[in-house]
Amino acid sequence: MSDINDNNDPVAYLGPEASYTHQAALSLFPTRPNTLQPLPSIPSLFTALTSTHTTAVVPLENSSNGSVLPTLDALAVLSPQVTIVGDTYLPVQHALLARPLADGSTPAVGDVKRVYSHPQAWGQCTLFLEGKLGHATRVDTDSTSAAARKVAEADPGSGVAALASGLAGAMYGLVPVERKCADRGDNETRFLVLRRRRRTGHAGTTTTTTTTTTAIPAEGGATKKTLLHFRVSPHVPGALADALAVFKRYGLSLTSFYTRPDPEPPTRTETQTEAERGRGGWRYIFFVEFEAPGGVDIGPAVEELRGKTTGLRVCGSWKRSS
Ligand SMILES: O=C(O)C(=O)Cc1ccccc1
Repeated sequence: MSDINDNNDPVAYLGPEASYTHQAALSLFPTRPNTLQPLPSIPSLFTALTSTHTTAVVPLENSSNGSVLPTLDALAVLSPQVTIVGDTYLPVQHALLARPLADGSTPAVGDVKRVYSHPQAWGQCTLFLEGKLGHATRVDTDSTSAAARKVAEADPGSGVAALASGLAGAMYGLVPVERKCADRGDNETRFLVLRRRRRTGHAGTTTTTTTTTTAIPAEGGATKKTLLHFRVSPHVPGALADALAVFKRYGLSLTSFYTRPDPEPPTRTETQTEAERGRGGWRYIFFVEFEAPGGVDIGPAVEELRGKTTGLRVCGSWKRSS
């Protein structure tokens, strides 16, 4: 991981301590746990990347519950300022955690009235939540460890619990009411390492290094992953299909495709009536991830793709970790 670990700047992660993101950050930066700094939410990590921090670790997607939407939505807007330099996968097994009762015993599942967790965890524990916690109110928190910390602040016997890791339970003095709450035993989450893009230019004219053409070094060896996003005109039949055909033509393996509502308003050149706006006339932004063998220059494929879109940005290109 020398390409992501090339300086000693603090690394921000979604905290507080003992979040899954913290565990991912520890596996990515094992030699310098003291430089890891918790921040309270995914948006705050992106804000930090544009101001106080050069490096951050964020969750991107989960094997059973899909994309972490705040991460994609931030990348849609901030890709000119931040770039992906690495990724990692972490097995995720949620436990239901509560404070021990006054006599030291563990509360029963049936006594839990309110459960805290990150929204991603709800979607990873559907069977457990429906089967055993249907009676409980769910309350969203900014991370799973924030949920554990909240429960630690509540009175014992107050009927509150958190869905979080066993590690978070140990850190915040909680006991497992139930140990394995995820729908799947092979549940895992993927995290990105993000870095602020270097600035170029002179005083007063400083810009981030985003170019209209793509200069991605074609290093030999390890397979490279690339994540980019683009927009196409909704009025041109086949525009999206033509864009995706570029990958096939260049022999590049598409590994994922995500669609999000476009955060930017339509450009003036786009013909869009008021009626369209109110009836599903919004726009989409398409995220595509693909792999290329080491040594292959993806620049020509990206430039051809750019020509078939109304705007494209490369979010990052990095060596595959596994
Ligand atoms: O890092 C955490 O603890 C989070 O809350 C994000 C998350 C939520 C569920 C699974 C993996 C990461």
